Amino acid sequence: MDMFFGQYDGDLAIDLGTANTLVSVRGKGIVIREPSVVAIDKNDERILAVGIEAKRMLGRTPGNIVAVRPLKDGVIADFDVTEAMLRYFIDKASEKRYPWTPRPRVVVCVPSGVTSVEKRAVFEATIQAGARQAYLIEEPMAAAIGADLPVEEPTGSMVIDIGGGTTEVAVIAMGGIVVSQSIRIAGDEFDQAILQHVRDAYNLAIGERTAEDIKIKVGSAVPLKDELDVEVNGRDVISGLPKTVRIESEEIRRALNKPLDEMTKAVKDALDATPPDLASDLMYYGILLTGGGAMLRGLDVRLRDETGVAVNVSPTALDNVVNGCARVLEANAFDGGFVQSNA
Ligand SMILES: Nc1ncnc2c1ncn2[C@@H]1O[C@H](COP(=O)(O)OP(=O)(O)OP(=O)(O)O)[C@@H](O)[C@H]1O
Repeated sequence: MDMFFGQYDGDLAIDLGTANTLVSVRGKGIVIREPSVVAIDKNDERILAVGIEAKRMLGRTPGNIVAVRPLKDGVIADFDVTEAMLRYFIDKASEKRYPWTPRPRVVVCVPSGVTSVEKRAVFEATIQAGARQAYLIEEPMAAAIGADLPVEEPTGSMVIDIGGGTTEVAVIAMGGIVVSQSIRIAGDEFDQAILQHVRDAYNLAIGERTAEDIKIKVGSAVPLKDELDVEVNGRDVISGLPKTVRIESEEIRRALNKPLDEMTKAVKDALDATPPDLASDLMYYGILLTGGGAMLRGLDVRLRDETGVAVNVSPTALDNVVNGCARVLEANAFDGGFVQSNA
């Protein structure tokens, strides 16, 4: 009877991210891990590809095809395209064994700083995309649960989740978020800073994918023992011709300074707002850094030096949010320290 009225194995947990969407199926684990990108034919608004296939088209599509990222800064920027993308991922993850197989219940995350209108948009898009019921959970709470932090304990834990669009800083204790800071500066902002630096310093136009590539290959938040360099291809903005330059990790680090400083400020503000007893827990247990942006070289060291608190990068930085949503689904725990939204 559970299959019709309650939980069943096809229920889904979704980390609907600005950069990547991950889907975990109850009883199976993570089955989808794809970029949040959709390729559309502009002539008839037809969806041509979603996910990995669509990302390959980013920045290199012919005139009538556009590859778009329907989420920006962690929230829905294009409702119809987000819904279509969700539908594609939900269908792909759901095994329709019988015609009467129920539609799945879905737990999906939202950044902690979003408005009720933005929350409603995620809820509606999930329902329209085929969910029977949708529940929203705040991203830092999901990340903390997925990373096995003791969220139910009176001990304070701090998690910093750096995604593509948002950086979320939260102190969690007794099943609730005690302090939170959410800024719309994260991995995408790093890419933009690199893109701008390459244009200003070398008159070289590069795309977002190339900027992200540079960040992953040589990006860093602190001086490196062995500095790195990378060859970059782009288009000379003056001659319009293809050009190649060699770029060093040191100059990329300088380019990343501004977004890194803003991130540090958000962390310091959160520490400042943390009640003293919880702050002393953080001194003891340290801060957990998660999300794809956490993998920037030396970010943990920079944050530790700036705040004086130990910082650890989660070994499962990319999976914590979806795993946290999956745990909530598994425990059937749709109340407590997170948002529930159900029509
Ligand atoms: N090795 C790396 N070094 C630096 N940044 C990285 C690395 N690997 C991935 N990233 C960055 O991580 C970001 C994506 O992280 P993640 O998948 O956690 O984001 P998201 O959940 O889609 O975004 P959001 O939570 O903001 O909606 C991208 O900006 C990507 O460039």
